[in-house]
Amino acid sequence: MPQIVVGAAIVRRGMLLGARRSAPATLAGGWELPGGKVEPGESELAALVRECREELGIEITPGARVPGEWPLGPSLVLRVYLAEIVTGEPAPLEDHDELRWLGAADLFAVPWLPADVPAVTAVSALANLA
Ligand SMILES: Nc1nc2c([nH]c(=O)n2[C@H]2C[C@H](O)[C@@H](COP(=O)(O)OP(=O)(O)OP(=O)(O)O)O2)c(=O)[nH]1
Repeated sequence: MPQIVVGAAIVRRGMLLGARRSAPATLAGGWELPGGKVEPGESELAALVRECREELGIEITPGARVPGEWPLGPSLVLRVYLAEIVTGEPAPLEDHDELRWLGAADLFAVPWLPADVPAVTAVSALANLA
């Protein structure tokens, strides 16, 4: 069974939050959805909340699962949930060096990591991006 990585599709005022990875070197510069690996015994939603707190310094409420899942190599798989910010302003505290709010017109203006291209396409089908 592959390990699950959860990604948060944080949408505010019709814009999706993208985050540029700063590490490891093989992924640095690629854009992704904030998130990370679900820990043993942890639910996917709890992992999503924890990762957004650690990486961005925000509290989120998870919403609907975005249909689909995207393999990240042989042992990891990405699942994505919509999310709304409850408190805080996202900052690149950990794992990222830049954040950007992306609307429908510039959704693919950043170099997403490969698995995120179909994932973000699925997000755009579900969320009402401006
Ligand atoms: N969080 C996240 N990771 C992604 C996305 N797309 C993608 O290919 N990945 C990859 C990058 C990493 O190899 C892996 C996630 O691992 P991570 O390093 O963010 O997870 P973590 O914070 O739990 O890390 P660690 O403590 O195990 O190092 O999935 C995405 O949209 N969000």
